[in-house]
Amino acid sequence: MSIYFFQLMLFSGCVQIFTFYAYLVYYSDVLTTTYFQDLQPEYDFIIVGSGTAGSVIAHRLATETNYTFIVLEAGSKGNALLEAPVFGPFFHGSVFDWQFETVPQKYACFAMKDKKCKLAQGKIMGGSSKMNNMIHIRGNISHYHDWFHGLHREEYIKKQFEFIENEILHLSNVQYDSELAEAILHAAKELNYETLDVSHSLGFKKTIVSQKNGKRWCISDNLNSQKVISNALVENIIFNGNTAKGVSFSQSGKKHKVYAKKGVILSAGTINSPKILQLSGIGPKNRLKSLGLPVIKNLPVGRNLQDHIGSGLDLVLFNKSVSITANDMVDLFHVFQYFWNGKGPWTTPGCEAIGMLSTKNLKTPDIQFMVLPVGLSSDRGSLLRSTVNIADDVWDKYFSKTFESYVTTIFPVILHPKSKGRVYINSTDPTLPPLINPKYLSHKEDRETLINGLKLVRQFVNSKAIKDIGGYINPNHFPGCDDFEIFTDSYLDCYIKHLTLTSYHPVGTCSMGLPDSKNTVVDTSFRVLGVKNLFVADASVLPTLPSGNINAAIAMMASVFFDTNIKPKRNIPLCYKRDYLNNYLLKTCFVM
Ligand SMILES: Cc1cc2nc3c(=O)[nH]c(=O)nc-3n(C[C@H](O)[C@H](O)[C@H](O)COP(=O)(O)OP(=O)(O)OC[C@H]3O[C@@H](n4cnc5c(N)ncnc54)[C@H](O)[C@@H]3O)c2cc1C
Repeated sequence: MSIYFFQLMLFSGCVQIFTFYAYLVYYSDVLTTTYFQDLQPEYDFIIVGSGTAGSVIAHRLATETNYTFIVLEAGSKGNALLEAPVFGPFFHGSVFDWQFETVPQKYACFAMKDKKCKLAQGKIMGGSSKMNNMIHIRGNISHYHDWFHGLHREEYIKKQFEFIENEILHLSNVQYDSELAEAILHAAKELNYETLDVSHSLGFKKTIVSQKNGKRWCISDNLNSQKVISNALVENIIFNGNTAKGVSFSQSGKKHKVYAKKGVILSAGTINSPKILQLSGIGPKNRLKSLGLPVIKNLPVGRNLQDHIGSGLDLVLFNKSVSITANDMVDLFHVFQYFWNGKGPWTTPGCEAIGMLSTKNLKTPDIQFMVLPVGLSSDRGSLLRSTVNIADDVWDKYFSKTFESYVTTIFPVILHPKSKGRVYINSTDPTLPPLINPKYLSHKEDRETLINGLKLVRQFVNSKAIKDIGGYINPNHFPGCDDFEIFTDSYLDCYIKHLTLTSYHPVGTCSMGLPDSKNTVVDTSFRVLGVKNLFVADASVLPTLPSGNINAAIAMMASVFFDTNIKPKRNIPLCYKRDYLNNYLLKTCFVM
């Protein structure tokens, strides 16, 4: 029996144990919520979704106002063990994932079963932040200024980030040193890249992560869990005329209604917020009518779907171990190290360094590199293969051929894609997922950018710093691209259409904008056009993608939402939560 088969058995065992434990946590929460919970018939505000955005709003409501509110969350509550960063990938396909997938793609995802890419999104208290890679990046602030069409100045947006970073999140460096990350930074220097600074122009740096003592830290960790009703699937919004009055939701097979005096805030994410709006009669009128739904407001809900797309899994091989490997995860010493002092491989965010690059020699980036210590084949097929939906023959002909090397990934991502897709309901059954057609790589310019991004990867691999530690490009032809000479433009065009990978950053389906623009669903105050007391504040309102991972930008937007609609009197709280002297001695905090 080969060592690889033994490893497959070992890793598969770990996946099974996690799955069993996840079910245990999930069902104990379902039992608790069925019999013990305190739900009032009416609140000032109802927040739908406890992810990044919903948690910022709930936290600020709780700490800065006397308003009553409730958060309705379709997923269950998690627990501390699930917070170990190493378990992030285990969430994919589990009971804590919505398990979305795209419709078959015309220009992308050819290496996946039925040409469908998976699009994991968190279904748990904390939403996608409970399964994300914890990478914290502000992105380029001038873009955010444009989203508000001049309503907020850059200085104000910068202050929002400072508030989130200092008061709501815990940020830290990655908790272990890897030879790979160091070598990438040396390679970057060799190729004349600067260290990436806060302005996020071009450059490289080690990853900053949202962790506290090596444990995952999410904004929802600030919340009083009593304020979150879990396992509550919001089905639609209750209207009186064109005023939102509350929501209907189902929980453990029972239907409930709950009302909001001041507003319903949708923070259900890029796929579910448009779904709830459409089920409630807000969306493209022809689609709603074809499903027999009454039209409350004809709006382009579901359009403008964008995502950060990349490629290059398992493209960079080494002839020795240069970072953590899947074996490190099952080493008992590392388990002990994590629980003892929050250090070591169990703290891995899965991305050790990031870089911002321009394929057009400009000063602003169009490609982000994420440097991953592993590849798809690192776990021998026990988990990652199915989370990406890789077709069996592709696994056999490509990924399983690299077991003898140490596999890593320099993942180039298109920062500002031109390809735009849609999210539409296809049924009035709220338990069914909507159709997701992101039209990945349908715009020629995106394909060119990604091809050039892969050429930059090769440039890095050919640097002295990477060569010195035994790095080389995977020499195997990708299945389906055998007719092309390796690394030519036509080969790379074929390669990216096959191995298309999301960074799980969908945005844009309830886009913010000026009222007469063709994609606008909410105005620059987050109000759904043409209806009262209904707001959307989450990733779906982002009209374009930021230059970097999106969690920080979403938190910033949610904080701006709060300032604009709930606490318009002042922009940033005068008294911060961790301003202990002021809070406990002087008590000068203003409370609404
Ligand atoms: C695998 C993965 C890795 C990522 N890595 C990073 C990273 O390293 N850095 C980064 O910056 N970003 C990352 N992201 C992206 C980032 O985490 C998300 O974009 C962000 O969390 C989205 O916030 P949100 O509030 O819009 O939605 P979510 O956080 O997804 O929250 C939506 C919430 O609403 C709930 N909900 C949905 N429908 C209903 C309903 N009908 N009724 C009640 N509740 C409902 C959901 O269960 C969920 O809890 C990653 C995302 C994923 C999935």
